[in-house]
Amino acid sequence: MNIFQDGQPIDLETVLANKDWRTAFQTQLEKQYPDDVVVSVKLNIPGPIKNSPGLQQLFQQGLNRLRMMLGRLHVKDIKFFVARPSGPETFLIVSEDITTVKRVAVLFESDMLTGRLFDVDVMAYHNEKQLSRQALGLPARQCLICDKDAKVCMKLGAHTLTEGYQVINQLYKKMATTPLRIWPQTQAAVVQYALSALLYEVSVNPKPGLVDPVSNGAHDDMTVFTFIDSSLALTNYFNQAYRIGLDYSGGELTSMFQMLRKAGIAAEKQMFAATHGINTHKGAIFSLGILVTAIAYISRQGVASLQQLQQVVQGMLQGIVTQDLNHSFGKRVLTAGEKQYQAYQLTGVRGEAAAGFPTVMAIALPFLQQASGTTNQKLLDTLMVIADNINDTNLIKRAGTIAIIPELKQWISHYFELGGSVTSEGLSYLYTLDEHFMTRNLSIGGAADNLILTTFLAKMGGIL
Ligand SMILES: CC(C)(COP(=O)(O)OP(=O)(O)OC[C@H]1O[C@@H](n2cnc3c(N)ncnc32)[C@H](O[C@H]2O[C@H](COP(=O)(O)OP(=O)(O)OP(=O)(O)O)[C@@H](O)[C@H]2O)[C@@H]1O)[C@@H](O)C(=O)NCCC(=O)NCCS
Ligand SMILES: Nc1ncnc2[nH]cnc12
Repeated sequence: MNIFQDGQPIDLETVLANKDWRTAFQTQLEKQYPDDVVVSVKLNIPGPIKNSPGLQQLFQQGLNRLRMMLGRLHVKDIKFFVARPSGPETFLIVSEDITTVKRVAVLFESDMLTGRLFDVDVMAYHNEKQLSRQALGLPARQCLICDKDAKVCMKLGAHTLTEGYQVINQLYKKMATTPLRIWPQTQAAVVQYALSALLYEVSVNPKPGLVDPVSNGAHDDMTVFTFIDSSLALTNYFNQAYRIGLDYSGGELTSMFQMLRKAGIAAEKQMFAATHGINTHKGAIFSLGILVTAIAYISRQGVASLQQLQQVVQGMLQGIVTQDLNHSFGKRVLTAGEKQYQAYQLTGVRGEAAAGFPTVMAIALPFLQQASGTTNQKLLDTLMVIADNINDTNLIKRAGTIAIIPELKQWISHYFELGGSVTSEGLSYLYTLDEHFMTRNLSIGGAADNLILTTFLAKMGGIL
């Protein structure tokens, strides 16, 4: 992977002219927003190539990470200049005191990866000078290659450009495998990410057997519009789910889940009202509601790892399999999940949740983080990876037998042998699979729900 590919070299004159432009633009922004902080974000790349498709992708990922770290700080305005020959640049206007913003800049620049590839300047109208690394309590910028003072290496011409490019490509590759972290966000942002996840999932196409804008799959009672109505009807529920997590003061996390469950049952009614009785998001109300509540709860302590988030989810769902499924033996009318527990001891979505959504955390998110292609292509491949790794009770119900699982795995392995969604063969195979699913009335609604969770966390982690 060479992120400098297709980049056009520029001369020193262009670099210097851009410096003048940036200074003038920053001054203009400081005057336009005298009571706010101006944050300038750009890449710190040696050599004549300052922009390329790969460098823009690197920049976007770093910018997303910085925006997640800014979290609850109010970003009033953003000015994007991603295609400038001198390199992608962005200016954020943050309505916060400069010291608080500085702290985030220090955190971002101290990070092993982003700190060496990015240059973040923090300034304000009432502060004459930009905050230097020294003023930020940071050591001098390290050389990309030998960890010494970068200015000294540049003066001595200590390294070749090829060495520099090799290190930057390695750092970029490493960025794609750094475990995602959950930075505290505002309630509005978290709810927005939850709704986006629902809408992204239904928009991805062509999904085998599932509803998307191109095909209703094996669901003759649903269309993409049913899912849009259903998603928006859940806005209130996700706000409630967030508040339950944020305000919870009890001890046992299972009680926090019981509070959510009451809201979830009401949300199912709102879903059915919006869809005229069709079950679009029953599983997602359960799974995504749990994640929103857990994130609100854990964000009270600041930034969290996926492992810490999983522990909260496990705490919330402790005992649900026994309570819900073991006790289902006395029930007259059983749901798909309950039937399959009794027949095959499959625990379905309850089992996934009680384990802290391991397929999402340990398989789908890392896969998505390093996937290539457009958002649609990345999410299609991620859906198929998920389908390959869960027991989808929705699929088993529709197939009428658990024997469908090994059959599905064969189809998925063939899909990836064809190269997945980024090849025309892989994509046309998906259309064939959709036809096949429709003929046999098959659907992977459980995999779709896990894709919703994956998309939501990818948004929260700034990787999508
Ligand atoms: C815990 C509940 C989800 C209980 O539901 P159930 O007892 O039915 O449990 P499951 O069958 O195990 O799962 C239900 C839905 O969860 C999704 N799912 C399935 N497997 C997995 C998995 N391994 N990981 C994650 N998620 C999974 C799936 O939901 C999606 O598919 C549904 C749409 O497909 P469709 O075939 O159209 O479904 P139907 O309309 O039922 O069939 P047709 O009539 O069309 O033929 C849709 O739900 C998607 O989300 C499974 O269907 C939870 O609902 C619960 O606790 N309910 C009790 C009331 C409550 O407490 N609610 C509030 C919870 S916060
Ligand atoms: N796109 C979709 N089609 C059918 N069932 C689903 N459950 C969740 N998303 C779905």
